[in-house]
Amino acid sequence: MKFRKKSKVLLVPYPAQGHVTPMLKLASLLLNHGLNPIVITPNFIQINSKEDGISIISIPDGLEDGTPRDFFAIENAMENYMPYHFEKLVQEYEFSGKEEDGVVCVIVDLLASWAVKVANKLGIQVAGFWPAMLATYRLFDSIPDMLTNGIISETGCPLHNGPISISLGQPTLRSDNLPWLIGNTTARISRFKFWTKTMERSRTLKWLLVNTFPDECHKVRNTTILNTKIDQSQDCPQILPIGPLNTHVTIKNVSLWEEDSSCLDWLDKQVVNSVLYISFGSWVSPIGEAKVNDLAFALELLKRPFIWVLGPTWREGLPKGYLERISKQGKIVSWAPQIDVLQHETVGCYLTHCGWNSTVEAIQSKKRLLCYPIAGDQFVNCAYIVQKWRIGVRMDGFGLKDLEEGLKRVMEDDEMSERIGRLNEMTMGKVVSSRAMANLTTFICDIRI
Ligand SMILES: O=c1ccn([C@@H]2O[C@H](COP(=O)(O)OP(=O)(O)O[C@H]3O[C@H](CO)[C@@H](O)[C@H](O)[C@H]3O)[C@@H](O)[C@H]2O)c(=O)[nH]1
Repeated sequence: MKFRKKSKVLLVPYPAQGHVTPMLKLASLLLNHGLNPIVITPNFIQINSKEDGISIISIPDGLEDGTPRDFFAIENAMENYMPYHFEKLVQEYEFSGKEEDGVVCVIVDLLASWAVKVANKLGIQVAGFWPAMLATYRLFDSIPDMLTNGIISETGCPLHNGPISISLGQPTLRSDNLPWLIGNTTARISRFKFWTKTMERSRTLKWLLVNTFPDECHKVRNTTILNTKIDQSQDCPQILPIGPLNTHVTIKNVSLWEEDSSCLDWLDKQVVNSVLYISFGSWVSPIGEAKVNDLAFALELLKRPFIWVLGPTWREGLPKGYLERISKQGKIVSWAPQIDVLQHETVGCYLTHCGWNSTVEAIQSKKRLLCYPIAGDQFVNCAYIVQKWRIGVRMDGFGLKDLEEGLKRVMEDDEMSERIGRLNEMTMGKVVSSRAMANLTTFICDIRI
């Protein structure tokens, strides 16, 4: 069989921590397979990782200093500024004169689907990358059926109050927890349009690499969503589960922020299983100051040791004298070495926003979860954690009672640690991991032929 000599693979992540981390891990695996990975980011983010063999190139994003980097500003940068610069970069590689400098494939995070258009225009093979659960992808993919069957309106607004079944025999979602329902009405409509466009682009792809374990993906034909028959006979894109990537590869310094490793010394001085770790990933802002304050008071009254990841601006809004009062009981840090924290024996429970990377890291570290999903796919992940895997409970508020009851339910459920152990094996054990890596090898062979 004749292989293409071209060796460059351009990887385009969405510029957020939960997207960049798995993309860098994928880059590292491609490098191990003899490819030459180059990660493309907008100028406004800085990745500190210096892994030998992985290049990180930033391109202009048109975002001016001091302007907010919210979802819509980033979408504007991705749709209107980055394509031109990306196209120029690809052409430089393609016309360098050496075949091995050519681009064999572009791998695009679906949230950055603008790059699919560019790759198609230049006639370069393109694969999608989905950094989250396949269940969430399937939910977005069922938008046309939800429209046809009157489950949502033309603008994505739920037309039913009842629970929505993600697919047959799978957990249910509250209709107001659909992943595009974030912010005010205008923002919700714009996000719904974003997803409609993203899924249209996704359906043109030949492959979709998913950062999930193989058995999450068995295909259910005639899936029922609120009695809706979905036609899943189309096989585009071909879905290849290749994760969870953090169990296949470790790379250093993938954080967009500096980690405060003093938490590890602090944890060494605590009692086994006693500490509550709290982090909402890069998503603190939608919780709002009032909830941050509720949680601060509740933690103090709870008198249990805790580590809380809270950025400096949010810390300023804490009650006066709070940091001094809790200094013996807890530790507040701007950014933690999360995997090391979760793996520490003194951490007994993790209060999380249910981001997919955090969920996977908790399963990897066999920690029980208190769930407070905030937006997007976090509701889907939470539904799996609470309803299907039963390794955590969902909290509806941050009062002392909420925390006490939640902790009681997770810490006193003796069978929970057995379930976590089983889930760990099912998602990351040797057999399933080798299937995931075989999927990656299949993909690499496909693109090189
Ligand atoms: O103090 C901290 C806090 C977090 N992390 C890391 O940051 C990542 C956070 O990822 P994730 O849990 O997925 O959260 P987000 O950054 O919020 O990720 C976004 O992207 C994910 C993948 O698409 C989605 O599942 C989330 O809902 C979405 O918010 C994880 O690897 C954590 O280990 C740290 O290293 N230190």
